[in-house]
Amino acid sequence: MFWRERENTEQNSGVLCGQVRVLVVGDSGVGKTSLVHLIVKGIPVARPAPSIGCTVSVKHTTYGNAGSSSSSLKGDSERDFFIELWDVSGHERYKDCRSLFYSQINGVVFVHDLSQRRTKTSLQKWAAEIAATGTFSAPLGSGGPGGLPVPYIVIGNKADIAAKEGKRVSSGNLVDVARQWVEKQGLLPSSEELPLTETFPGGGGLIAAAKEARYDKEAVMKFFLMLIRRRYFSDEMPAPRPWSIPSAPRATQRIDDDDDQWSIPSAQRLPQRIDDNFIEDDQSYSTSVSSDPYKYDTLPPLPAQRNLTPPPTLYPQQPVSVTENYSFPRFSLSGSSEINAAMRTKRSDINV
Ligand SMILES: Nc1nc2c(ncn2[C@@H]2O[C@H](COP(=O)(O)OP(=O)(O)OP(=O)(O)O)[C@@H](O)[C@H]2O)c(=O)[nH]1
Repeated sequence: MFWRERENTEQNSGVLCGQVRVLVVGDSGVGKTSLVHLIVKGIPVARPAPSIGCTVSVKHTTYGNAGSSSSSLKGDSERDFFIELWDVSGHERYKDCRSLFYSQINGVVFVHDLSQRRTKTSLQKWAAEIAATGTFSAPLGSGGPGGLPVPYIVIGNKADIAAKEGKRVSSGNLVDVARQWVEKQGLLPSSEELPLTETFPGGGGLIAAAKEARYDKEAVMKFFLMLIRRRYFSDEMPAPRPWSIPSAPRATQRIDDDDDQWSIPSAQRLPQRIDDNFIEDDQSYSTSVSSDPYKYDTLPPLPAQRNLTPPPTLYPQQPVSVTENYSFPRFSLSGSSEINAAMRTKRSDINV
């Protein structure tokens, strides 16, 4: 209760800062750490060490307060926000305990490797695992893939390898990840002039594509700002749209033109927007989810999840409710023992 009151006070007085927590998940080696490094530091990392358990990085940004226009990022009223990026190791070794890190989540970045098809398919399991064992901040009224109740984006990585191997990648997405890879390699100077074509793996085709690309970090930032808006300025948000919305523009980072399953049907599209909508693609996702043993709320607690005390957090969080019957690492926003069911369905529970 203390933190709730404090946060409200801060918001009401229009001061200080806030924080959103974003999980970055996907199979081992897909490039999560590389991506996070690029987002936070703005420079490539040559040889990222495999993550151990989870690595938290923080990106600072600013955002206009509730009294300013919804998209205002500058001016007297801007406030500081910190985006926590929880880069969860995809290594099997940590499978049984990684749900320790699924706490108070505002959003999820799913990462897969375009050259390894199975890494995209397995995102379903990641989504279901997080939905079943995580706790959420500012949850949506209804769940996304696997029951995931917070906004998410999907990022396809290693387009350069996929292109070399002749794998089909949609042109728009290829452009984005091609550019991302160029940046990671340190080939993109601040002027944004692209380097010599021969330095880029795969030849001039990707260079040409990257030259015309939208800046993919822009899409990622839009996602983060949307999470901030949902958590701290929810009154500004348009009412969540039902799942049965028609098709909508894609996010630049979506890599979903392949004919596989990482998508949700039109009847289950995300209700929230990031200006241009972050929406899953046109193909069926739920068919495989419905037969998935990790289906939302059916996943039994793993041995390592029983009777655990909550993990430490970097920032003040809502008080944690741990009862004698505590068996899932889920935390209550309100301090009551009622957990996710209510939390996921009530906008009023948004912890702003
Ligand atoms: N060719 C290519 N290699 C990449 C790309 N992104 C990352 N890599 C390489 O892929 C390897 C794994 O990258 P990481 O960022 O450590 O992958 P991760 O998903 O964090 O892996 P875990 O920590 O095991 O979960 C590294 O050698 C990276 O340099 C990319 O876009 N293209």
